[in-house]
Parts: sequence; C-alpha cells; structure tokens
Amino acid sequence: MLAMETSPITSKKVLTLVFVFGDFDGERRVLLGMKKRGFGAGYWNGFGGKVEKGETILEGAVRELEEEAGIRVSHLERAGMLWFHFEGDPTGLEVHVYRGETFEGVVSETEEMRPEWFSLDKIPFHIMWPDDQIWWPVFVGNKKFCGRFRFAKDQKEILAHDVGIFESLPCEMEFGSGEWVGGVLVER
Ligand SMILES: COc1nc(N)nc2c1ncn2[C@H]1C[C@H](O)[C@@H](COP(=O)(O)OP(=O)(O)OP(=O)(O)O)O1
Repeated sequence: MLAMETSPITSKKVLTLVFVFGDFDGERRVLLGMKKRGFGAGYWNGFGGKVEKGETILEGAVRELEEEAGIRVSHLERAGMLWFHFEGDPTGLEVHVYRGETFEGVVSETEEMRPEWFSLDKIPFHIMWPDDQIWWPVFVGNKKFCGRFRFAKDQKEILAHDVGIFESLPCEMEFGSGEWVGGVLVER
C-alpha cells in the first residue's frame, strides 16, 4: 500500500487540463502554454483551471481552453484523472485531463498563457510540473490513466506517486486510500 496521505485532506478543488494535438507536415505536435501568473507560473502546461459552479467538468475544460488559448474545440476526449496533494495543504486537487484534436479560432497569447506548439520528441519536461514526465508516456500512448501524487511543501519534490492504466474513466479513488476503486485497473 502506498502512503499517499500524511497530512489530512479536508476539501478538494476540481480542475481541468486540456492538451490539443496537431499534425504539422507529418510531425505530431502538442500545444502547451507558458503559465504567466498564478499557480504553476513559469511552467509549460496544458490549458485549464477551476470548474465553475453550474458547469460540467467538460464545459469547464472547453471554457478554460478558450479563455487561455483563444481556441474552441468541438470535441474533447477524456484521457485521465490526476490527484495532487501538497504536504500541509488540506485542499487536494482533482484534475481532469482531456485531449483535443480539431479546433476553431486562432491560437493566441492571453493574459494567463503564452501558447506554443511542441514536437512530441521535444517536450520541455525540465520546465513543467515534475509529475508530468511520469504520466505523459501513458497519456501520449492513448491509454486512459489515473494518478496520485503527494508533493512536499516546496511543491517540487514528489514524495509518493501511483499511476495506473484504466479501461474506463472515471476511476473513483480516495486521496488517502491505498487501493483504487472502480474502473478496471490494467497496469500499475
Ligand atoms: C501539481 O501538478 C500539476 N501538474 C500539472 N501538469 N498540472 C497541474 C498540476 N497542478 C495543477 N495543475 C493544472 C490544473 C489546471 O489546469 C491548472 C491550474 O489552474 P488555476 O489554478 O490557474 O485555475 P484558474 O481557474 O485558471 O485560476 P485563476 O483563479 O487564476 O483564474 O494547473
């Protein structure tokens, strides 16, 4: 059993994270954004944020992508779920990860993000959240995944983590539990 919880989690925030992929003369690329302010500033990441009252998680994902990158997707595929816990912070993060392919509009820099297309063999993991390189290979392999990460207070060191491949989402899981509940765990 993985010791995922050493300081208690009493609430959670639900967030979205969207990665848009595209083909450029046969080269597969992904759109990342340099976060310019707030949580995760200075990191490249997908686009997303908090789900607002009255909207579904998918609606939140579509809205955040438009707000942060100026583009509108007609279809987003559910790709994974990530749980994050920072030592000493009672609020855990439940992040719903989506992938998109076709979009309308022009990719544009916004107040929050500076978007840029990256070739899949040049992902800047050294300037991304440290968890990304752990779940990314499963994600780009088109497998559905769930992962839990317990970070130190410095928000840099990963103290424990657990990533599984699932046949379906959502994978119901509690932050502190050692066992996955729901979904069908294929690999761990
Ligand atoms: C801790 O590890 C994380 N890794 C990755 N890859 N992404 C993460 C991690 N923790 C959070 N995120 C994602 C989830 C969201 O997409 C953003 C955070 O969103 P934010 O807090 O900026 O939400 P907004 O609603 O946009 O915030 P404002 O209040 O600034 O509008 O990072």
